Amino acid sequence: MKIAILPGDGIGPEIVEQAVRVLDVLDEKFEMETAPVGGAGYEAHGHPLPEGTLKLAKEADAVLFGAVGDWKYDKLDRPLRPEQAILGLRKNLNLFANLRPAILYPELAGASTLKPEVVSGLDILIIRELTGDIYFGQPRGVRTAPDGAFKGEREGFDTMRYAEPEIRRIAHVAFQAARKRGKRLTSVDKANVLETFQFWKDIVTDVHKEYQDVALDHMYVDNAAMQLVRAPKKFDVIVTGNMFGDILSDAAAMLTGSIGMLPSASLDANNKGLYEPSHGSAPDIAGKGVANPLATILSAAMMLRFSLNKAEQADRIEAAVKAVLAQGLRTPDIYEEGTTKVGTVEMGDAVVQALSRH
Ligand SMILES: NC(=O)c1ccc[n+]([C@@H]2O[C@H](COP(=O)([O-])OP(=O)(O)OC[C@H]3O[C@@H](n4cnc5c(N)ncnc54)[C@H](O)[C@@H]3O)[C@@H](O)[C@H]2O)c1
Ligand SMILES: CC(C)[C@H](C(=O)O)[C@@H](O)C(=O)O
Ligand SMILES: [Mg+2]
Repeated sequence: MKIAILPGDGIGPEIVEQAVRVLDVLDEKFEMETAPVGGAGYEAHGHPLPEGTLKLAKEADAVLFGAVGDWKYDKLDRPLRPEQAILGLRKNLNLFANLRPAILYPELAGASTLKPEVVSGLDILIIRELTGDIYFGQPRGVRTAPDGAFKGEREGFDTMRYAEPEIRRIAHVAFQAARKRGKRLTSVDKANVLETFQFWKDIVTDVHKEYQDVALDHMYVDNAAMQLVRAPKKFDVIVTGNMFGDILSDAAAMLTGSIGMLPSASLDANNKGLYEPSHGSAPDIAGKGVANPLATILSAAMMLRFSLNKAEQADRIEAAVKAVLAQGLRTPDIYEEGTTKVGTVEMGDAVVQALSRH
């Protein structure tokens, strides 16, 4: 089985290195090939998603991705910016279903900025549509306003759109995931204002007819953001569009103690996937050896479960992460008094050692 390793920028290489070490000790015969992506792709080949990198991602059985982006590339033309690499991979590989599980490990109850009783026992799954919405809608750009109150002035514009099959396929993924868990699905929209999301709500309601064993409710995105910090445990599975999912999943990350704890899987219709932490390249801490590698290590576990058919190995990695947290080891983002502060590599070491015991 072949895994494409795309470390990217900032903390990407530091955290991916630890996840690769974890995969290496599993005693499986994975073929791993590394390629540059994001700013690193731009530096090496003049493009954030070099042809060779895309080819490797396409032919591999799964992709392990770090993060892309750095402020120094923010002035480049948009097609050359590092973020286009991850957007291009999602689109080219048809990775329309993004699963972001927000789980609070009991040991981290005190690391969250929310009260322990609000978050303890948290286990929710955010399913974000990943290849449509305002992220990819055309037309977009900056132009002279053709009409309206600001006619003749410069304006920026994007297009929000969702086709019926796009909504149907992500709804099916969400209902099926809910069926395997608590059988409750919340569809998050902005149907009170946006045509696109009234349409979304109508289609999700229609798909629900095939999943009568799952309880469906609808919630506006502003309320969902509030409920996520007020009573997050009331959710089971959330399904939403690309942009709302981006925002809500970062909010949900803090329920788990840190964004450094939130893994993700981006899947196509056949469970081929790209696996990455939900966070970015964290340029503010890059190169300091303090980034939390656990979201990436847990993403590697999701890769084993969803794309490589190695559920037992995934369980082993998750058990090893739990063991390391129980030992009291913490990177600075999840550190609290009474625990032991470690860096990225020591955290990787600890997971590798725990694996040999599990
Ligand atoms: N999928 C991706 O590759 C991805 C995702 C999000 C942001 N980005 C890019 O990353 C760059 C930085 O964006 P940002 O600062 O808004 O978001 P970010 O997620 O990179 O960082 C936000 C904050 O969280 C902290 N953080 C993130 N990951 C951490 C980890 N593993 N351990 C400890 N702390 C961690 C950072 O230090 C920072 O303070 C931008 O160029 C952005 O476009 C890329
Ligand atoms: C880097 C950016 C394009 C990306 C997104 O907006 O999808 C990131 O924020 C994420 O959550 O994966
Ligand atoms: Mg994001």
